[in-house]
Amino acid sequence: MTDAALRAPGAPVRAELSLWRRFLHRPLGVTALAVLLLVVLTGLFAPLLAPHDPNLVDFTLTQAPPGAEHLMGGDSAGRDIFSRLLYGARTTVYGAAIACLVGVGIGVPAGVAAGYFGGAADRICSWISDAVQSVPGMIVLLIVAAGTGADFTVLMVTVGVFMTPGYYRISRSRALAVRREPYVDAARVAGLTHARILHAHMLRAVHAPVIIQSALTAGVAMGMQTGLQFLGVGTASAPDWGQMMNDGFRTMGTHPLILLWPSLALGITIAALAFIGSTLADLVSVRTEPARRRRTAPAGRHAVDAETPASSGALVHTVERSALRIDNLRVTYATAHGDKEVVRGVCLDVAPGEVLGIVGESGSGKSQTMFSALDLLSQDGRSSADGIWIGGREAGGLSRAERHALLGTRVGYVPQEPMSNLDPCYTIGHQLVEPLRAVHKLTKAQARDRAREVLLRVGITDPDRVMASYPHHVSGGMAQRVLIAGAVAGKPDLLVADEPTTALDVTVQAEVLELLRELQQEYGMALVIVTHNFGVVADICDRVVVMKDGRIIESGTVGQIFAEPADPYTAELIHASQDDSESRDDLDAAWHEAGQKVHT
Ligand SMILES: Nc1ncnc2c1ncn2[C@@H]1O[C@H](COP(=O)(O)OP(=O)(O)OP(=O)(O)O)[C@@H](O)[C@H]1O
Repeated sequence: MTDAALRAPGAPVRAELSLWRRFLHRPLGVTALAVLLLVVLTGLFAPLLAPHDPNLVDFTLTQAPPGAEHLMGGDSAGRDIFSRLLYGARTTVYGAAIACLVGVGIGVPAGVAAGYFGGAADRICSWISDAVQSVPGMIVLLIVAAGTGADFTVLMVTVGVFMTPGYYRISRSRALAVRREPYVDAARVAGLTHARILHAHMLRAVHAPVIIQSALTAGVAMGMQTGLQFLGVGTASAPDWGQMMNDGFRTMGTHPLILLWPSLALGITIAALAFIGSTLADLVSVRTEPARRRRTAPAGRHAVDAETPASSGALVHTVERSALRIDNLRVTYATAHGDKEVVRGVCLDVAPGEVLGIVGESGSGKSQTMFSALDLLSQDGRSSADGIWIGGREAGGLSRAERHALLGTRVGYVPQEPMSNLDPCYTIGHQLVEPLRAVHKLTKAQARDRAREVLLRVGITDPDRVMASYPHHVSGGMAQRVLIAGAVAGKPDLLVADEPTTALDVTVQAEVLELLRELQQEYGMALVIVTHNFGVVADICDRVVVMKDGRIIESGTVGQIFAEPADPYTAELIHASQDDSESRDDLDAAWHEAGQKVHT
């Protein structure tokens, strides 16, 4: 494989640099980070750095001006301000760290779970988050202070609880966006458990926004903590900046320096955190909009039609002889104009070793049909069916875990858009090996060997290099080969390919179709290929079902349908595909012209 093949045009080269390495190229961010580190180190090593005992009272030092021995002078009680400032940094950093840990520990898992699972989990968590936000924090803190004898740690835990909604919101919105990413669908079909998906994809997706949020939260926590200490709430034995400000406030008119030092320390620390946060936010473009799942036709075209009879004519095998069988499937979405039925009584089946094409124009319900079978329907969709059998087992009768295990081991899925089906955060090798280890229980070495073997089989001549690459290093055609390799790595009985060539250029389309045909024959799999183009399936499929407006309007062998299309819509589709540059003849011609071999 050449470099050109490895790198997609316009691949984000800068993405190779880690976030932190890019951060180090920002002078403002680096300066702010250095200041923060200085504050943290000062707090940690205060006992070594402080020239005097911070609580030692020396009346000769009362409100003394700065001097050689006491760099910042003395406070109103005769204590060394510089030493107290150093110890105060320790209290401030400790308090902010507790608040952030509590916020992250509660807000992130809750936000990720709410965004990923949706439904009741989302509603309950959002309700709690809103409730926490609506509680007046300062009053609660004063009550907690009174009840706990102003225990500083408990107070900062309470501050952390009030920071939770910020973490919750940001994690939820990231999880909502990522859960619709095709690579999460692919992970589900591959049989990965929710726990693994949450850990591998969701937490990874939220970590950058959470770091940014922590920088801002730490600043807010420091402000609240200092405010409490200023009001006299806190431990008197440990010096802190709030107490020092309170002391300085009282003598501000005559000795302004006593107020200036702690105010400067607090202001600089909070500003450093704000600059770190804004630099990070600048570097990480946090996408919160939900990812587009598929192309969709304009809403409102379909009326609810629960009475439409099931198109059972498309069934030709018994349940026992089917790799997949769907009986009377209906899918409905709630829209602003009422329920919209987008799949209306679909029946279809495919036998082991058989290739079925599902053909229809965009929006005809092809993908929704297969999403229902693969348990990938989006959360706002409802499906019902008389039965969906995978390898003769009724999937509807299984628990969610059993159904995922069945899908993971028996079904492979090749999605529409290769690039968005690979997680940009992980190497290709990791993404191929993980399901083999988690679902097929191979050891790491066995999984790597199997991944290498299937990559070679799909025509990737340098599997080690590809496995070490990130998705943005490879071209679209290469990414589709990787996904096909991943889909067949577990030796499934059924392979579902949803518009597998749509996003590819014409030569690569021909190669990918040829590859699918070869793999299907070699593994003896059933193959369901979803496409809008009759030409693409003409010499791959044994049988075809034609869909329109959520229904199957015609089905039969490819020969029959091509020779005598019964429905004018089918004839129109065939005609359109013959005019289309992506027709099978053109694809084959392109492939032969390119003189390329699909695999070695
Ligand atoms: N989340 C949703 N909410 C409402 N309607 C939806 C949703 N997802 C899909 N639909 C509708 O379902 C219908 C069928 O969509 P489907 O994705 O199955 O089409 P398709 O035949 O696969 O075409 P394409 O290849 O363009 O995706 C479309 O009319 C679409 O607008």
